[in-house]
Amino acid sequence: MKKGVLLVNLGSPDSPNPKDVKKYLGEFLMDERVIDIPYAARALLVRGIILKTRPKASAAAYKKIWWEEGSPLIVISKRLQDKIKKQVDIPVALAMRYGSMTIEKGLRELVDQGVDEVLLFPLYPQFAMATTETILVKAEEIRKMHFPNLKIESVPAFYNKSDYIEVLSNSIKRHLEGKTYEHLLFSYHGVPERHIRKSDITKSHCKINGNCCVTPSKAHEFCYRHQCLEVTRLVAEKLQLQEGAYSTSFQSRLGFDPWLQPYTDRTIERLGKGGLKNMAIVTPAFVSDCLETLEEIAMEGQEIFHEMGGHEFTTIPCLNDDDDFVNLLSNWITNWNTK
Ligand SMILES: C=CC1=C(C)c2cc3[nH]c(cc4nc(cc5[nH]c(cc1n2)c(C)c5CCC(=O)O)C(CCC(=O)O)=C4C)c(C)c3C=C
Ligand SMILES: [Fe+2]
Ligand SMILES: [Fe+2]
Repeated sequence: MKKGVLLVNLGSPDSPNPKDVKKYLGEFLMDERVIDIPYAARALLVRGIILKTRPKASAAAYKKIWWEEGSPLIVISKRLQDKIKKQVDIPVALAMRYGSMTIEKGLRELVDQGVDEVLLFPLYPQFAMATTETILVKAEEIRKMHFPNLKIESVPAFYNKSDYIEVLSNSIKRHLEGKTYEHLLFSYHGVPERHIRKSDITKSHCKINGNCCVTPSKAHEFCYRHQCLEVTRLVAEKLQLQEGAYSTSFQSRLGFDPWLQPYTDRTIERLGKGGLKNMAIVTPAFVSDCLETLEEIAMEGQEIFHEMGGHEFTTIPCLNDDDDFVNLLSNWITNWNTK
């Protein structure tokens, strides 16, 4: 059997123009694992309401962060792919769950190189229905339809792997060297609370309260909230952060349903109002810098903090194509290839 790897990230519009942003958001938000309501209601909400107004605002935000080479998320993912390619002996393709770099194209690229066994690698440290699960489901759909003889194995969420925690902790430490900060905020992309309950395989564990995510349970294999809290706990332990000098929050909520709390924007506001002068922020739900880190955190978050009287606001980049991260992923791939 010939093995190959398909890295999969979220995706971005083809350009920061409202037409392309609308097309991209239409595909993204019509995914039943992203907006998880019945089809008719989803179509009404997405096509009848969200796509009438949001593309213009989102396009303006994308314009602020767009690079000459393209969307930061795509450019960074390609750089990561290129560096991994140099370290492993098997073909490595890259796809996006939404947009033009489809999973079908990625699998075809591998199959055209003679690959018949694929390691599907969702580039998300934590499991979520709206990220990992939708990639697995889509890849299986495509396999059945176009490549029935292809074998696909997937990489599970790696949030608690000690080598990942080490690479993340070292990166945070390096980026904070010489910086003044009294508080480190771990900000993760949010999800509606309902998503957490839906992914609870025990159907009764996740109460989204102070306790469930720290009480051992097999539900945690698929609990995004638990996995985020664990990343914070493990990094804090590794970096010997003092209780009270760090906290966790959730960003990027959409709509009126309750999402995971506390919300990042309100947390920054509260920290600033409380007299905090210098803070740092890290975003471990994303492996590549993107709209949500470069605009929502580095620009909007900073503005909120300064409005509240804060001074230094240090944003720690995602792992991107950091050499230690490249080595980590390449090692995992090589171990899979040689097993
Ligand atoms: C119901 C809506 C959304 C859910 C659930 C959701 C989960 C989720 N998303 C990411 C990672 C990214 N999201 C990004 C952008 C983005 N996300 C949503 C909505 C939901 N995300 C929207 C509408 C957008 C588009 C931008 C906007 O209009 O604000 C991005 C950035 C993409 C880019 O091109 O840079 C990422 C990455 C995770 C990890 C996650 C659940 C854990
Ligand atoms: Fe998102
Ligand atoms: Fe929980």
